[in-house]
Amino acid sequence: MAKPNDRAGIWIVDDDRGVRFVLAEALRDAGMEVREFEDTASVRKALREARPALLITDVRMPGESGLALLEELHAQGVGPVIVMSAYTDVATTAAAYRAGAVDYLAKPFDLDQALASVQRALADAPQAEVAAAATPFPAHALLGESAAMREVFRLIGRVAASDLNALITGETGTGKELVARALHEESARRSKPFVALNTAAIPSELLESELFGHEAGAFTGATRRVAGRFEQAEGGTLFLDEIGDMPLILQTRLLRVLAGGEFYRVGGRELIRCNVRIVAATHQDLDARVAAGQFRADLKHRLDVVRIELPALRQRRADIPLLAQHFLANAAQELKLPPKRFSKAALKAIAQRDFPGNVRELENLCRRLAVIAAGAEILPADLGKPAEAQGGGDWTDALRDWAERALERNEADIHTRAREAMDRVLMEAALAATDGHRQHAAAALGVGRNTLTRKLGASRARRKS
Ligand SMILES: Nc1ncnc2c1ncn2[C@@H]1O[C@H](COP(=O)(O)OP(=O)(O)OP(=O)(O)O)[C@@H](O)[C@H]1O
Repeated sequence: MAKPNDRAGIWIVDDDRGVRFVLAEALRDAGMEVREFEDTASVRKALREARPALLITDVRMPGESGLALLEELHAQGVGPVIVMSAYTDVATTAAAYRAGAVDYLAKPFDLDQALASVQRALADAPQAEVAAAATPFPAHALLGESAAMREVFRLIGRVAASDLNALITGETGTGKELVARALHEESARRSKPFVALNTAAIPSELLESELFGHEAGAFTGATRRVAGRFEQAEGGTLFLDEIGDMPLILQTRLLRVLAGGEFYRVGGRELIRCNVRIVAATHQDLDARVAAGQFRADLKHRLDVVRIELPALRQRRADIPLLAQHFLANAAQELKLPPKRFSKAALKAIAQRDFPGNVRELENLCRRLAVIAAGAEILPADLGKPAEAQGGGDWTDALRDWAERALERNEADIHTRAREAMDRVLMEAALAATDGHRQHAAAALGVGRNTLTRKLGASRARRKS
């Protein structure tokens, strides 16, 4: 068993005697020398005479917080430090990493894993895996305990304060919007608005006025002046989702605003200065779109100053149990249903699934289970087949999600818009697959050529009107 190379050994700081004792015993059993402290004041005293090979500290303790101590030790080059806390929210975790922690142990932790983390920290190796903690979290907390997500938390902590534009990439449903929110919440702009806009969800001819607002009379139906998202986000953060789908003409307009920091409302003459941090997101390969001439390279450079890549959920399975339990508990609470829990086997089975729709798909599954599972304990049999095995189930999940959101917001023409979107997606996919050959595309879809032409025409006309 590896021994710390420093005679002063490992220092544990926690006001909870039980935690100190259990952890210290486990480390001593592993042949390590351990000293225990119940507050940071006694650590400071001891620091006058010795230095730890590794310090493990709690965050919230009576008196000074563990993070304050951590920052100071980090500044003095004392380390490494592992932080342990029952608070695994992004704010605390990001703060810990920002202050220089090498790892973060979510309480209650598994002793073997704590030990592994200690050994890794001593060997100066990458992140350790941490046990699942089924603590309650706020509904919109960004959760994760996989090494990949902790890296994301650390990045958020590091770049939030920088005020640089950021680009978040990742498959659909991986949590890009939540990361954008966390960046905002962790930044100096947190008291100002966070405004989100999904550029793909808005017809291109409306996007300009959506972004920059318009004056009364700017176009038919514009009866009064309306502020755009840039104005709404003044001083804060503007989240532009699906930036890869932004039409080229608007990319040019956006680039000008980002370069000059000012814009005109549609139909307006007054130059408006803006101070907005842009966080953009895309599920597409933006470099490929630049190469294909569909995305402006100069705009990409402006947005892609800091990049946060969110791995697909199947690439960070360690997060699945924590997320599943969180979503199940939240759904029960929200829908006022009796609480349910996963059996060990069910949790294991879920963690093995692929989730093409990522966290959103897992969330939907948990909501369904909260409603339909018969007993208080969810068993593997309750899970049903994975969406991908049902053939096409994953896009109906996405559709359901979209419909739920549209209904929640009381949006108009939901059915028409969904049908149009479906027609458009099918037609575009078929045309792309047949190099734009309408007859072949129609045949591939199993519709007549006239139907295809009519739908294409109708869809274009509606998008223009
Ligand atoms: N790490 C996470 N912790 C808790 N909830 C999460 C996490 N990641 C995603 N979610 C939840 O999953 C759902 C999808 O997340 P979000 O909308 O942020 O994804 P997205 O990547 O922006 O998706 P899209 O590309 O489709 O816009 C949301 O309900 C969000 O609250």
